[in-house]
Amino acid sequence: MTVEVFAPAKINLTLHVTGQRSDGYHLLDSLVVFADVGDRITLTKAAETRLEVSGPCAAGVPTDARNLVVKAAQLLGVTAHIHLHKNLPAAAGIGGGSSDAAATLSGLCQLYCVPLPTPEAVLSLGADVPLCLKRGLVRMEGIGEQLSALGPSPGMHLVMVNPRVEVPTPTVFKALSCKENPAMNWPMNPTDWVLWVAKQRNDLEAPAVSAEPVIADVLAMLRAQPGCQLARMSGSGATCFAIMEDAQAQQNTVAHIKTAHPEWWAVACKALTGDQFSRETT
Ligand SMILES: C[C@@](CO)(OP(=O)(O)O)[C@H](O)COP(=O)(O)OP(=O)(O)OC[C@H]1O[C@@H](n2ccc(N)nc2=O)[C@H](O)[C@@H]1O
Ligand SMILES: Nc1ncnc2c1ncn2[C@@H]1O[C@H](COP(=O)(O)OP(=O)(O)O)[C@@H](O)[C@H]1O
Repeated sequence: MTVEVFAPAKINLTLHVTGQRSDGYHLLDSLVVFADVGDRITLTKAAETRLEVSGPCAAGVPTDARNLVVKAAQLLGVTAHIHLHKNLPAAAGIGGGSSDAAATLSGLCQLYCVPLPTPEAVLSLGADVPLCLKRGLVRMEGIGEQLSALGPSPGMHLVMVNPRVEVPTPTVFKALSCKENPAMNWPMNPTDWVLWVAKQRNDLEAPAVSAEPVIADVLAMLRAQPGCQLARMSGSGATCFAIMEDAQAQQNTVAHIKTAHPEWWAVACKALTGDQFSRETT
């Protein structure tokens, strides 16, 4: 039997860093949605775990036990042939590895008819992995383990752009000068939520831009596009997203960026609203 799972990009619409624990992990307050673009994972029962990685963003992704999909299988104590098709750039602030791990956990639980590991065990794979088991609009607090489902995500015309520089998450957190910043300003305004999101922040944007100044170029280019309502970096970068007024502005922006910077990764996408997770194929 084979199970196919989709591992969507996660987008931190906001990312406030509100403190730091004694173990070094930072306390976050973040509003997250998932995109309809992502990696695809095929899982087949096997006596030993074997991983194959393909796809446009496969270069440099570990194919051994360092890969989070292998760690997910080890955590469950099962073995499988895993085919990972990488559409998302790695170390990009859109949770590629974390989303792959979450999708693999979900798919293997289905394949082997076993329950998900405890929340603590899931968190041991990475602070973002519990989040990536969710769908819809989610508020994330703590280091990533406190999750509040806020319902289906609002419809939005999104663009994601990555200038193809890898930004390691620890480097960006280390470069953050102020660790205690205000939390998000609740409640969210449901009637003008884009304006509300625009008034919040990503506290990791400034340290990421210092490490990789090209991120500022991405943001400037997105903000200059007709119909751009908001542009911000996701996670620890370098991927930036824009919320566009309509589908035409979204398509024009992607076309413009691909022409101006064919070396960048630029995609049009929308936020996933449903909770469709996996598909059994045989
Ligand atoms: C920043 C965020 C925001 O959603 O996204 P990405 O930029 O990675 O996509 C996440 O918190 C990333 O989660 P994840 O990438 O799973 O983190 P982990 O593997 O657990 O930790 C990697 C490193 O990031 C730092 N880290 C991570 C999470 C957190 N709340 N505080 C931290 O200080 C620590 O230096 C840690 O050693
Ligand atoms: N399935 C995976 N996909 C991408 N990177 C992975 C994966 N498993 C482990 N990694 C490692 O994790 C690092 C962070 O990747 P990723 O999770 O995509 O970034 P981010 O934490 O910025 O969201 C990569 O540099 C890579 O070495």
